[in-house]
Amino acid sequence: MTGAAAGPPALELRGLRKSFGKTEIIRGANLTVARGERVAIIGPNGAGKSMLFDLVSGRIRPSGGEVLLGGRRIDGLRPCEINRLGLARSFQITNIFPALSVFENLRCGVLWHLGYRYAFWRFLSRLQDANNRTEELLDMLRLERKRDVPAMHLTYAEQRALEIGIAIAGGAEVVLLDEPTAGMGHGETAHFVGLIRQATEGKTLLTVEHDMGVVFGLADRIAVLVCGEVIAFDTPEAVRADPRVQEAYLGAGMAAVQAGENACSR
Ligand SMILES: Nc1ncnc2c1ncn2[C@@H]1O[C@H](COP(=O)(O)OP(=O)(O)OP(=O)(O)O)[C@@H](O)[C@H]1O
Repeated sequence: MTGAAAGPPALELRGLRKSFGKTEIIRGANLTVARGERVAIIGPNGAGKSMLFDLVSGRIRPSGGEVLLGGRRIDGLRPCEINRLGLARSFQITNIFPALSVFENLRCGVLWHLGYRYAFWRFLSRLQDANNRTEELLDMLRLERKRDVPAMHLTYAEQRALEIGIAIAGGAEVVLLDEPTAGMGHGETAHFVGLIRQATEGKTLLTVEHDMGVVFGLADRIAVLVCGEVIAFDTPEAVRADPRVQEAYLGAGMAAVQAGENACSR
């Protein structure tokens, strides 16, 4: 990670809120992520981690507060607008076209982001650029040998790699990955963490993750979300030692979750 890079932070949440009726899910979340930083968001079940990604990526509109991407307000924009401004989110498999080859899937991602959907003459003249970028992605994702295989015939881990490739195909600077290693075996997970590191080199990465091995292997800093608030944001070592975090996981909150109660209702 680059540390204190010049310019505005890659991503900033300022007092972000989301309510459904009287139920407040995100309760004034603050977070400042530096350029090139890798951040893992952890927290008990139901803390609002996925909701936070929904708010940042524009899938759900915030009820209050601000989201800034590279210093620019993006809250209230549509997901495709946010995407064009440089934020990509991977949606566990759903972006993949099963019958298309790995190469074609990635090239769709590249072309979409290059904006060649409607300008056919421009499309033809720049197709070679897109092909070159797609070959680079195949290499980076270690999927060269699966180049012409329909996506539906990939293993689960390969599909997840392809999904990340589609997300980063347009060269987004900020990448959100929601539980990237969910459903993988131990060996696959270790391999996949290396792949994520390589594929997102130089980018700003936010992951929601339950696997603490992945969190500690990947993150420069960890944000701990409890009941819609960021209660700690620090290095893995500092977070591990933070009594508030231990309480959130092991204390009354977690006990309530395990008992099937909503630990966040007030
Ligand atoms: N559309 C919605 N309307 C109302 N409540 C919602 C909606 N979506 C999610 N919630 C609630 O918001 C809370 C946070 O959900 P979210 O999925 O973000 O938690 P999470 O931290 O990602 O949990 P997990 O670790 O279990 O995936 C939950 O109590 C959930 O029931």
